[in-house]
Formats: sequence, C-alpha cells, structure tokens
Amino acid sequence: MIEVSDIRKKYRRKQVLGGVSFQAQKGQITSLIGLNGAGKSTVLKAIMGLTPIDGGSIRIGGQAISPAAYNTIAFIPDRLTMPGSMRLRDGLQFMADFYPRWNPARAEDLMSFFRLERGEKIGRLSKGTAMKFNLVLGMAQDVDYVLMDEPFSGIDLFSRELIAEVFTSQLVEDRGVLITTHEIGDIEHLIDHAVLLDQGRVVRDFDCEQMREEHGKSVIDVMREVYRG
Ligand SMILES: Nc1ncnc2c1ncn2[C@@H]1O[C@H](COP(=O)(O)OP(=O)(O)OP(=O)(O)O)[C@@H](O)[C@H]1O
Repeated sequence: MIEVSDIRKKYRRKQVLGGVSFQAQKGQITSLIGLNGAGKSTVLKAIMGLTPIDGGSIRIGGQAISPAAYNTIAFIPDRLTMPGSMRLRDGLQFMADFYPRWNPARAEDLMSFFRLERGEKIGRLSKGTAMKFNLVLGMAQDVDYVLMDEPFSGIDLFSRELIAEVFTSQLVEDRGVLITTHEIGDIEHLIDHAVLLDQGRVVRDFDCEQMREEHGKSVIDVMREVYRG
C-alpha cells in the first residue's frame, strides 16, 4: 500500500498541499482527480521524492520512503523524458541497462499491444504515440506500484481507448496503479478508488463500486457535486 499522511507543501508563500492523506492499495486502480492546479502532480512528485515536502509522511509497502522502497515503484511522467535523437530500440536498451527491474518480455508484449515500431525516432513520435512508449517504459518494470501523471492528456480518442484497454489487460497484473487525471471519462469504468483533490486538500475519498451501489452515483456525479457545488 502507498500511504500518504497529512503531507503539506508550499511553493514560496503559496500553500499547494494543505495536509493531504489517502491510500492506494496494491491490486487496485486509484485515481487522484482534480481540476488544473489542484495539486495532483505535486502529490506524485512528493511520493517519488522529486520535490521536498514541508510536513507529513509517505510510506510504501509499510516502509518510509528510501532507495529500496523506490525499487518497488515506477513513475510515468506526463511526457517522455528521453532524448529525441534516440530510437525506440535505444530507449528499450537504456532501460534494460539501467533499470534492474526491467522485464524485456513484458516490454515486448507492450510494444506489440501498442503497435510501436522500434526503428522510430523518439523526437518524431506524435503526442499519443510518445505517451504509449512512455507507458511501455513504466509498465515493463517489475514493480508493485505504477504512478502515472495524466496519461490521457491531449491524446486522440482511439489512442485513449487503447491506453485504457491496457488497464484491463493482464499487463497490469495485480499491481497498484495511481493515476492523476482531470479527464475521468476514459477511465471511469476502470478505477476502483477515487480521491478528489481541490486546492491542495482531499475533498472526497471513496470506493467507486460502493458509491454506485449505495448511492447510485458515478465518479462524474460526485465530481459535479464537488466542483460545481
Ligand atoms: N515549481 C513550482 N513553483 C511554483 N509553483 C508551482 C510549482 N509547481 C506547481 N506549482 C503550483 O502548485 C499548484 C499545484 O500544481 P500541480 O501541478 O500539482 O497541479 P495539478 O493538479 O497537477 O494541475 P494540472 O492538472 O494543471 O497538471 C499550482 O497552483 C501550481 O501553479
């Protein structure tokens, strides 16, 4: 489980996280939802140790964050960070050389699933294709948790559908997935748990099936209540 407890963060004088707490379980897809600027990316960066926090704690699999704990997580940022001059095959080789948890067989499966060409240059990929390759780089690691920052942003309908399909495939296995998004439509049917953020605070945190069964509400219904008042 990833346990985020009362984390706080200021950028200069601006409080961007005002005591955020939630949990993301292994074997579940948790979505961190919020409008632009709500603090979603900051939470992911805090979990990954990419930005310091001013208070609170983060535990992964019961341990405080440490280099060992990071071996159990893959982070998929909102854009590809590899140099544009590299070809996809070089990117895969880079991962094999530097990431001890890289699983080449799973990488092959994902490359076929997304119909990606190894000879293509990273710099020439369309936005959607770049995101698919980005997903390959994250999901082909043998880790317990995968964190994804806005994997659907700015991507055409059919690419979004294909990316959503990967979540229902065996490629996710029993990992814990934490996805940030402000466009819930594509993944509403896939997510198990929703955490709604507003101005750096958790305003709702619920099990999606339970919400449907007990209150007859979809995630979008709850979002309307929260964000439109
Ligand atoms: N490096 C930074 N320096 C100063 N302020 C920042 C920095 N990064 C983020 N912020 C501010 O922190 C707040 C939260 O930003 P964050 O990127 O976490 O939001 P988000 O929910 O991911 O938004 P979006 O959906 O637009 O990506 C915003 O007001 C943003 O302007």
